[in-house]
Amino acid sequence: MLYSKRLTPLYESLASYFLKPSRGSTVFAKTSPVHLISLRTMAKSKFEYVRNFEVDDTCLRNCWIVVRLDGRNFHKFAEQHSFTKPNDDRALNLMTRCAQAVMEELEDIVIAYGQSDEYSFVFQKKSNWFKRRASKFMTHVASQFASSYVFYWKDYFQDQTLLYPPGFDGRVILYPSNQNLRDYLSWRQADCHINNLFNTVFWNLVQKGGLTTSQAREIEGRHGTLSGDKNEILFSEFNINYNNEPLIHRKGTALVWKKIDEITTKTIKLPNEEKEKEIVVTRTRKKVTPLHCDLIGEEFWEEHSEILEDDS
Ligand SMILES: Nc1nc2c(ncn2[C@@H]2O[C@H](COP(=O)(O)OP(=O)(O)OP(=O)(O)O)[C@@H](O)[C@H]2O)c(=O)[nH]1
Ligand SMILES: [Mg+2]
Ligand SMILES: [Mg+2]
Repeated sequence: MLYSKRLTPLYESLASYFLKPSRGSTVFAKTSPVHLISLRTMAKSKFEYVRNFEVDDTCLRNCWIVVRLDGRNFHKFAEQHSFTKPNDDRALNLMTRCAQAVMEELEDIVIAYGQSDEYSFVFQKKSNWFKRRASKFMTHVASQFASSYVFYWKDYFQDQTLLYPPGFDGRVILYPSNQNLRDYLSWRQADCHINNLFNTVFWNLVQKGGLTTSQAREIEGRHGTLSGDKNEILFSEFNINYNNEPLIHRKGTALVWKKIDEITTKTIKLPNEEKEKEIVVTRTRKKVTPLHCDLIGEEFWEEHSEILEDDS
């Protein structure tokens, strides 16, 4: 009794757990002071060492934190869910809807960029969200994105049921300078361009040219990686000017915060007037907005100078 009065809530709950009669036995039923002391010691010193196995994964200060997600085995996922080739706008727009949810739900994301089955999220250099712990950033982004993918699926794929739960891998990359961050985004956008050009040629050769996939692969291989040659095939064989292909496919999608004016009406009653009156109220708020534009040149960064503003 003397000891139990001094128990903290944690030890009380531990004590009640250990001291509960189990399956009719009353081994610990007698609350002796010795038992309580040893419980307290056990919880404090015997088990607590496991906490030291947790490693410090704090992201270096003053660096941009980028989290990139990528769909797991989406080659198979796209086949099984009959994605159109080479691009399925339902899938691309669903990815963007999920990225929008991530930006709205989580803190400090200044820009996101997506293409194919991947999305990159850039957190402010000075973010102190979850004390900059890499695992928190990565897991929150991945889980929010994956649950959104399932949640919003039916809004984009009305005629196609989701056959199994998709997964996304994640990684965290730190970039110390604005130039590094710009180069990272340029790299992802260049990847989008190269893949899209290749896929556009490939699927035109198959779908319109009537070639088998191995014949199409052979022709693509013959022309190597030169964009000019691929543009030429598209133009001479299929009368397609690659530059007129949809921007979303050629450039991917950047998500940025944009200020918008929201106009609503409000009913008010002025003290000196009898009747209520409707007035128009304009509220400025920030909204996540998709853009399909070039990120490699200067123009985007000049137009959205607030993104890289803080380089101290
Ligand atoms: N048909 C079609 N397929 C797509 C589309 N977007 C992505 N994909 C598929 O998703 C794949 C994504 O490539 P990766 O991320 O490199 O490969 P993965 O199969 O997801 O494999 P891991 O990422 O390594 O797990 C592409 O190769 C396509 O097969 C689309 O709009 N249409
Ligand atoms: Mg993938
Ligand atoms: Mg990918």
